[in-house]
Amino acid sequence: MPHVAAARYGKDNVRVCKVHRDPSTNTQTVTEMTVCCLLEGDISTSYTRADNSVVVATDSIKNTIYILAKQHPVTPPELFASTVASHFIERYAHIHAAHVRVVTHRWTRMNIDGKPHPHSFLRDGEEKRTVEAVARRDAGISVASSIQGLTVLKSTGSAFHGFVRDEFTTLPETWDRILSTDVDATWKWSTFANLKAVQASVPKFDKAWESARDITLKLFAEDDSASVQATMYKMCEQILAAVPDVDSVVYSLPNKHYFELDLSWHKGLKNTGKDAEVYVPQSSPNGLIKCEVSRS
Ligand SMILES: O=c1[nH]c(=O)c2[nH]c(=O)[nH]c2[nH]1
Repeated sequence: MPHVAAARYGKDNVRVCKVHRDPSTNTQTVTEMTVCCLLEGDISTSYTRADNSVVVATDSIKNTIYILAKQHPVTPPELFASTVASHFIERYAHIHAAHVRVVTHRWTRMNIDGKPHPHSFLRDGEEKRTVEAVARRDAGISVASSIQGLTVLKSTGSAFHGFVRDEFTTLPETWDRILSTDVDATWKWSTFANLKAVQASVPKFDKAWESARDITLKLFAEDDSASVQATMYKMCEQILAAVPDVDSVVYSLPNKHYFELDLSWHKGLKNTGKDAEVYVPQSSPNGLIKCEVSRS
């Protein structure tokens, strides 16, 4: 007999913007998010027997996200994702797990005439701060925080040599190359017992994001990189050292190639090796290097 081996459903791409107004300073702050909320539980009859009595409509899931955004803080995103996830397992006895993903978009306060503007913001890049919270009945809340889409490039300080050379190899060894990637870094928190435990950790979440971002950028810039693999491992090690409540760190880094270009066909122009100035950015294919580093 076929059976439902796994199922979850909910609303994706729920766009929410919350304005916080501080009358004491006449300053406003904007938080814009895209939320996905998927539920699991005793719902298989909705698939096998058209039994909608077990279905919390995805429209109601969307409404709930807006109501919780009105009634509760939406920052840090770790707290809001956990608030939404806990709501669903507490409100509905037959829902056993809620998976909530919150993507926060950048709205950075404008500086006008050298002063932070009270209510105007700019999108200074497509980098996202992303959080995934999973609340499971009697198993606490697991939270993973991420930086995604942080695009970086260094024009020297990166090498790649000593790799396998055989009849499939054409790549020359290099001691100096352009290195570029879109950072996707995730740090996984030790499981929280409940929403109260997440609330107690609120001061740690922004600090961890800042540490992870600073470590990523500083190591990217300063490491005399032997490879993407070696540099990303150092990033993981340093984040584990900086954030004690994190169990493991995951990186996924595309290696966005910039190829040297031989222009010697034109009047003997020198444009390779130490003479390289004009490069050809490649859109595809790209390397993709991943790792997860845990505490031993
Ligand atoms: O840092 C790198 N790691 C690789 O595994 C690899 N493979 C490749 O072709 N170039 C690179 N660069």
